[in-house]
Amino acid sequence: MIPATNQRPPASIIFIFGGSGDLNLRKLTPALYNLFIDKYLPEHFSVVGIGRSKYTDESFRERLEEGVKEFSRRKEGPWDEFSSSISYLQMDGGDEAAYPKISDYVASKKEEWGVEPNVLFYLAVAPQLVPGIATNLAKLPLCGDKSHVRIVVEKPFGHDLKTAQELNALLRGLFAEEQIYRIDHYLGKETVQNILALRFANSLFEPIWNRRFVEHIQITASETVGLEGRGGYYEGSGALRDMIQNHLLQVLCMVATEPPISFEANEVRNKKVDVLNAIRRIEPEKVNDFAVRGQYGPGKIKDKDVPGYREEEGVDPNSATETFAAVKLYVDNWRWENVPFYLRTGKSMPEKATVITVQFKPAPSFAFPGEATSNWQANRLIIGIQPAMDIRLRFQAKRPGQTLAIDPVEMVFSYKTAYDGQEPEAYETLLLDAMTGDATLFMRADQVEAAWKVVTPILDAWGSQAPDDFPNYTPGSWGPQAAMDLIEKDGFEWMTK
Ligand SMILES: NC(=O)C1=CN([C@@H]2O[C@H](COP(=O)(O)OP(=O)(O)OC[C@H]3O[C@@H](n4cnc5c(N)ncnc54)[C@H](OP(=O)(O)O)[C@@H]3O)[C@@H](O)[C@H]2O)C=CC1
Ligand SMILES: O=C1O[C@H](COP(=O)(O)O)[C@@H](O)[C@H](O)[C@H]1O
Repeated sequence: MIPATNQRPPASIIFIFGGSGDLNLRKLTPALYNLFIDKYLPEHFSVVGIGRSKYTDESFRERLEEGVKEFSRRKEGPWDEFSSSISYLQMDGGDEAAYPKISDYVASKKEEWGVEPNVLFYLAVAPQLVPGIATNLAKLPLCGDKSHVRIVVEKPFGHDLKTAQELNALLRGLFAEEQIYRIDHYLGKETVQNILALRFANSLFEPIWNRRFVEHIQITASETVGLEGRGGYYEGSGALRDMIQNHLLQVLCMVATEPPISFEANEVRNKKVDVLNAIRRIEPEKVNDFAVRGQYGPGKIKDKDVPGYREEEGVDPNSATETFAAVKLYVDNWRWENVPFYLRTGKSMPEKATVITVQFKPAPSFAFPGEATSNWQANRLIIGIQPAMDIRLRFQAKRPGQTLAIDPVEMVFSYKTAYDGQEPEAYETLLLDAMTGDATLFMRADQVEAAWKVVTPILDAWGSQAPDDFPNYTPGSWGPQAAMDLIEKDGFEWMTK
């Protein structure tokens, strides 16, 4: 988390494996650029993009400048000054013999700067390249320096529990746990971090944040986009792995965690892993009662033709990969016993919205008529994660007039009106944390594995039984009917508002 004072990390070198790739273009370089503008980067810093493609330092910077112009939250600014610290190293991550170039570079910077720099290796490459690159890096003597060298590993972290365990075992054999930064970009979002502030910096909500007052909780992450050219990756993943196993379970942890006694990384992560471990295991024969999958067919969103998932590039024409998933979970602990948590995510949906809804129980109906105290649109805290960044408290009020009528009304906190609308992007926060050595917002090995355990029964059931109704939702809809049934049979309905 960005420190309260504008404290800069120490001298740093960031090696980005996958420097020529999409993630660096869209997210990492724009994030570093904004950190530079906001004066969060240290006096001595250097960014080295690594890849097999041929670039000179100059042509690499030009390519990244195009990315900044297209994707950065700030397009104008001191690009030349910033980019003079960027260079390119052409090498194959599988070529062990090339790695001394990295050590030589670090040694040269140490000499030039006169200080021992922190070194961050950011692995923005396909997951199958991670073991080889990590193994080659670990052979460099400099990587034994736990206090200065860290490695950032992108998602997906494993394909299932077994492969995640294998990757953890490999990485932990090569690096100390405190050197490994497993990224989940949702944890870097301002609005996600703010969940802890909302809950624990106020005395208002915490007393009612439990099974006695909360009826149920929903977490929706809907996207209007389809695959955006990522068919090759997504086809082997699906919505459950792509969004629920990581991002939405992490958000659930933020909503459900017990108060940490400090914001020290391991304390926060201990509390969050407790939540994951408390999630009730879904029995294999009951998966259909707790989980729904969907896949979009062809259709239109806002008059624009949308090809069906199976028509996208890199997708099997008979694909069983889900582009929508909804699950119902219970957190079996003292605070949350029998409070259902409904999570859903999907591509090609009507709106881009990541929203948490905490629905409180209705008021008893002694004084007002039952319909006024029912929960229709009230007793609700709505936490907008994106694109609306706001918190809305919905409650009942008396409509002015001589008749007794009750309406749901809202109190709103909006980032846009309360602040300057210049919130940092998730990758800004996460890169700065990794440079500073603050792992609070990164996943520890046990968290990743605990999250895989939650989804394993669903993955097993879906993997062993091909869906017979795919495609089962049209673009621009809220997913298959079964997703509505999942929640409506409990007497509730999905909400994003
Ligand atoms: N793109 C995004 O928005 C997001 C991506 N991610 C994750 O980030 C990672 C990278 O994704 P993305 O940038 O989209 O992928 P790309 O396919 O765009 O980039 C892959 C990068 O890997 C490099 N590369 C491939 N093989 C080698 C090799 N043998 N040695 C060195 N470099 C190599 C490529 O460079 P070259 O061909 O020059 O060698 C290229 O720079 C993935 O794990 C993805 O899941 C996560 C969240 C969002
Ligand atoms: O990790 C991923 O997240 C994006 C959605 O991220 P957001 O910050 O825009 O909500 C998703 O599109 C992608 O499929 C997934 O891999």
